[in-house]
Amino acid sequence: MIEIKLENAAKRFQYEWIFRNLSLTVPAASKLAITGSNGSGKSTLIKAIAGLSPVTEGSLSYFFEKRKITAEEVYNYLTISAPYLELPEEFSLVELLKFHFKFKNAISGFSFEKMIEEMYLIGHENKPINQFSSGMKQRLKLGLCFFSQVPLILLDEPTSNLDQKGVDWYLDLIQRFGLNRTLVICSNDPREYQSCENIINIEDYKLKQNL
Ligand SMILES: Nc1ncnc2c1ncn2[C@@H]1O[C@H](COP(=O)(O)OP(=O)(O)OP(=O)(O)O)[C@@H](O)[C@H]1O
Repeated sequence: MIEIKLENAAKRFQYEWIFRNLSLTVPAASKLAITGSNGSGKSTLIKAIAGLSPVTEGSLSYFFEKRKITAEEVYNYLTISAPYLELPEEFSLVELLKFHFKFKNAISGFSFEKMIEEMYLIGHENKPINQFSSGMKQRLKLGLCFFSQVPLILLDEPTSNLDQKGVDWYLDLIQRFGLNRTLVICSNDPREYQSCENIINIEDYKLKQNL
């Protein structure tokens, strides 16, 4: 299980501070929602947590089973789904599953057939991803996250492009596969983060910047 600790973390792009003085502990196996209006910095924060973009000031630490791990190695412990992270579209579904699960273990009892059934993508096994609908791609992104055996799952706008059936499916994934894992969810839609016990608004970490 993984715990995340931010201490006085801040991020700046050129002259613009996106957030500042952000101190926060995300306990192991807890669920955190990052909320805030469009352009407020939710994705910037989750990218920092993913190790994709370092904080400008302060620190961001990770503890796996109480052992400190570095931002450079954290990708081994996480999966992320986000609108700005594209799937390799030239792969077929089966090719993508084979590729992804070269790097991550599947959760216990999950064959590719079982994953495809769970994502309700039966019949699309050999179709290139670039011929998938946006909802199919979103289910695939979420499936790759939840069916990987990782202690940290990062989700940015998890129900974008999903219809009501897809939203219900996502909520079911959280119930069934979100246990004993740390989840961080960026969202403006309360349905997406109804399971989160901790909620922050990134806008609360802006005002202090010019004081
Ligand atoms: N690489 C970058 N270089 C410069 N500015 C950036 C960069 N990435 C993001 N920003 C700026 O940071 C601010 C926050 O953007 P971010 O994408 O984190 O917001 P968000 O809360 O996720 O928005 P949305 O809800 O619209 O997805 C915006 O002003 C954006 O222009």
